[in-house]
Amino acid sequence: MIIATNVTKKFGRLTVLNNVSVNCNKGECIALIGPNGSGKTTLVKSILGMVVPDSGFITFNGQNILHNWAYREHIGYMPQIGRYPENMTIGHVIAMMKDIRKSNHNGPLDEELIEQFDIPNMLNKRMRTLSGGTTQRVSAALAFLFNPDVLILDEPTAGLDPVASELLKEKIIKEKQKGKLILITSHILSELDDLVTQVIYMQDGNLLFHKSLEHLQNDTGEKKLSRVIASVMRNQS
Ligand SMILES: Nc1ncnc2c1ncn2[C@@H]1O[C@H](COP(=O)(O)OP(=O)(O)OP(=O)(O)O)[C@@H](O)[C@H]1O
Repeated sequence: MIIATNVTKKFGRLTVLNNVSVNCNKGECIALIGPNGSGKTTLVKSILGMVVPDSGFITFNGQNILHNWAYREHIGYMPQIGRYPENMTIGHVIAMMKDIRKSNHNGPLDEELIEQFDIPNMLNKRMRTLSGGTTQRVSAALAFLFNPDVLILDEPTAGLDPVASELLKEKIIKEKQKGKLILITSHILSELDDLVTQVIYMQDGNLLFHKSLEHLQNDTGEKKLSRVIASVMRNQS
C-alpha cells in the first residue's frame, strides 16, 4: 500500500533519513518507534508529501506520490501538535474540513469520535481557548472523520486523559479490524501493546528493523512491547 524506497532526507548537514526503505500494508497496525530526533516524524511527513526526500521515492498503491496529491484523500493524519486558526471555533474548523473534503471523502462520514469526545457540546469554543487535550481530541476526531483507508497518528494519546485515550485506542482497534493501515508513533510503548502488529525502529535516521510483533516476541521470549524492545536493543549493543 505504502512503499518507501531508499528515502534520504537531509536538513542542512544533518541526515535525518538515511536510505530508508519500508513496506506498509493494509490491515497492519505499525508502531514507528525510536529515540527523540531519530526521524520518525520526518518519515511520516515524507509519506504525507509534507517533506520531499532528497533521493529515493515513495509510492501509494503503486503510484509515485511526488506531485501527485490525490492519494492524500485516503489518509487521515493526526499531527503531534495540531495547529488551527486561533479565532475559529471547533464548529468552524469541522465545517471547513468537511467543505474542503466533501467531494472526495470515502463513503459516509465517521462521526463516532466526535460524539464520544463530547465535541458537539464544545462547537462554539474558539481554538485558542482549548486545552492541549481538547485540541488533541479535535485532531483525532478529524483524522477519523473522512473514513480514510490509512490512519497516520503521531503521538496520538499524548495529552489525552485516560478515558479519551482508551476511547481512541478502542477506535484504532476497530478501524484496524476493518482492514485499514494504521501507522502510530509513540514513546509510551505500553499504550501500543494491544494495538500493534508490526514494529519499525528508527535510530539516527536509519531504519534499524521492521518486524512483526509476533516475530519479535518469539525472538526475545518477551510479551510486552517495552520488554521486547529493551531485549532487542540489549542484544544489538
Ligand atoms: N524542518 C526542519 N529543519 C531542520 N531540521 C529539522 C526539521 N525537521 C526536523 N528536523 C530535525 O530532524 C531530526 C529528526 O526530527 P524528527 O522530528 O523526524 O524526529 P522524531 O524521531 O520524530 O523525534 P521525536 O521523537 O522527538 O518526535 C531532528 O534532529 C530535528 O531537529
